[in-house]
Amino acid sequence: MKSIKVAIAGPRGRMGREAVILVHQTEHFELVAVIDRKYDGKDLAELDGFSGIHAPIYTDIERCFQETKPDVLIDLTTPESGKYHTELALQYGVRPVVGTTGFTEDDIERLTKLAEEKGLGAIIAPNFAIGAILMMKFAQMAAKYFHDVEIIELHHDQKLDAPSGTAVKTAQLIADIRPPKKQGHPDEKETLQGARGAEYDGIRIHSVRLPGFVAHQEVIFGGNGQALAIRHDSFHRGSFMSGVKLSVETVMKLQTLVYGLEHIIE
Ligand SMILES: NC(=O)C1=CN([C@@H]2O[C@H](COP(=O)(O)OP(=O)(O)OC[C@H]3O[C@@H](n4cnc5c(N)ncnc54)[C@H](OP(=O)(O)O)[C@@H]3O)[C@@H](O)[C@H]2O)C=CC1
Ligand SMILES: O=C(O)C1=N[C@H](C(=O)O)C[C@H](O)C1
Repeated sequence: MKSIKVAIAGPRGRMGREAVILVHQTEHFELVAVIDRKYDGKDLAELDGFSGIHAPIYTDIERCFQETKPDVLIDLTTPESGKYHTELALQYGVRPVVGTTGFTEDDIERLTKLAEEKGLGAIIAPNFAIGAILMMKFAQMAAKYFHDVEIIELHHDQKLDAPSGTAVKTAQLIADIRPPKKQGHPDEKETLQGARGAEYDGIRIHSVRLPGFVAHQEVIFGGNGQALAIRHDSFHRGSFMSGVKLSVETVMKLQTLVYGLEHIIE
């Protein structure tokens, strides 16, 4: 099998480090470059924790694309950088696999159009863990029968975006099949602002940020005399890597942008 040339943005991050090791260890992937905010011109192997993993470091992503011509960009950075990198990747004919969260519906729409114009595959995956995809799918199934639902997502306290991309995606999947519904008492009032959480199409989302946590979510349905809770826990970031690998392989066969791994897992 011809190897897929991969560049990774955010290699020193919690996810980026795992992705570097995954790409390095996968026989049919080749790590051709990394995009970092520092260390321009150095070899990745010179940095702590990357001994023996050689790849040129670029701070300028356009120069990186011009000089190393990757097939795929894996982006694991921040919402602002992630959007900028994804757009540039498509402009340069590089297929983006985006784990970075914090993209709005408008962002997804704009990038979908751009991918279509360029005839390029792209994947934006709010969650790469198979268990999280199943949690979202099961929640969507349950919403057909239980129309009252709230989402609690729990993450480490270094997370920049709230609510999580997974929580937003879960709410979108539920809203796709649930009739519109205003939940709770029609006259309810918050005596402390934010007490009822964020709202997506009538679905309340509560974001917990605590040290010690990685990535967790519970979708709670309430019905007549019963409740159903669907929970997923990522205890470490290895949980996301099989989804990253599948996305890099799959994006090479796509001509459009796919938002959510539920569209590509069988
Ligand atoms: N889809 C999924 O399954 C998952 C998605 N995520 C998402 O992935 C993203 C990264 O998460 P995480 O690894 O925990 O975050 P970290 O903060 O640990 O890592 C982000 C890294 O991106 C770097 N960075 C920021 N801007 C740029 C830029 N312009 N160019 C190059 N590098 C840049 C940062 O560099 P510096 O240190 O210099 O600031 C940092 O090293 C988040 O959006 C998170 O929500 C996380 C887990 C799973
Ligand atoms: O920042 C994280 O850690 C995670 N971010 C993603 C999200 O926002 O849903 C995926 C996972 O929950 C971990």
